[in-house]
Amino acid sequence: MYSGLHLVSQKGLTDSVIGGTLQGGLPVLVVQNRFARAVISLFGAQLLSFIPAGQREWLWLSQKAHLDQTRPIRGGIPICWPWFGARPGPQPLPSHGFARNHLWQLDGISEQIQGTIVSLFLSDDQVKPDYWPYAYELQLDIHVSHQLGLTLTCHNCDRRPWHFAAALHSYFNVGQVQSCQVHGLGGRYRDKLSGQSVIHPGVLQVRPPLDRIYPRAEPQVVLATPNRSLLLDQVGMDSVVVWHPGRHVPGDMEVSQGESMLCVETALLGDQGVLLAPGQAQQLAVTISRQR
Ligand SMILES: O=P(O)(O)OC[C@H]1O[C@H](O)[C@H](O)[C@@H](O)[C@@H]1O
Repeated sequence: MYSGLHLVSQKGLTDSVIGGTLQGGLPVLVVQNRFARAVISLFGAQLLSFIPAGQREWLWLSQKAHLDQTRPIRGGIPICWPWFGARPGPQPLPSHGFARNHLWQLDGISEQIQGTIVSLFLSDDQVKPDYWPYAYELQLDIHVSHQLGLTLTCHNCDRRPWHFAAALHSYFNVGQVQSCQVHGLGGRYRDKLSGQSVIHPGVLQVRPPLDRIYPRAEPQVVLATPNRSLLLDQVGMDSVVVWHPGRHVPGDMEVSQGESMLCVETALLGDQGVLLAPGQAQQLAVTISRQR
């Protein structure tokens, strides 16, 4: 586990969940059950670490990640909502929306035979930016078991319909990015680097830099590295995004550490977002399991 994730204060919440803070004050939940150990930041409802019993870390977290609640955390599984990427408009708006930049509330912990479910909650009662004048509720359920499950539920609590996009922006710890393959992406992608639509059937052999949206990806995608294969079993998505910045990394990433990272993101993007009617809810989910 990344060394920055040690608790400086802690309190037991249930048999398998401890609440505490990291150095710098980031509030986290540590789940330790017989299946796995997970660290969840309340800032962004962001899973930072997932280590199944007897295995190595599945997720990648930047050693330069900002863990002081001033900026999004580079690594783990950020929640992108209510838009993905940049949002054009008269004022600069946060990349990937505002859900990953705010403190969520703990809604509940459920201890089950098959693991622990931690539920986190964000709504317009807590966070209502002037650029998002709608009533909403978000719930993220994180299931810590021999596999990892994340379900994001978006509710429209407003009287007006609104459009949104969402992504579970997973950063995987892959050993060596050049040796990764991704299966199940479908034969076409939109290349965000060139702006072109490209037809490329077959398995993706990762060669950074790349920033691609695969709108015909299958619900089941496999990320294969020499040491393991992870199956991403997705529900409610319409795209998979694959991203690695190559050597031109953002300021909160090291080039050398970045060589062991690949983002494979479960996304619901629609054409210009997805319309959600008043009173309606929509879910986006991924279950990640090890195949070999
Ligand atoms: O730097 P961030 O705002 O976290 O975005 C990191 C990356 O996220 C996604 O993968 C997008 O497709 C990329 O275009 C973007 O660069």
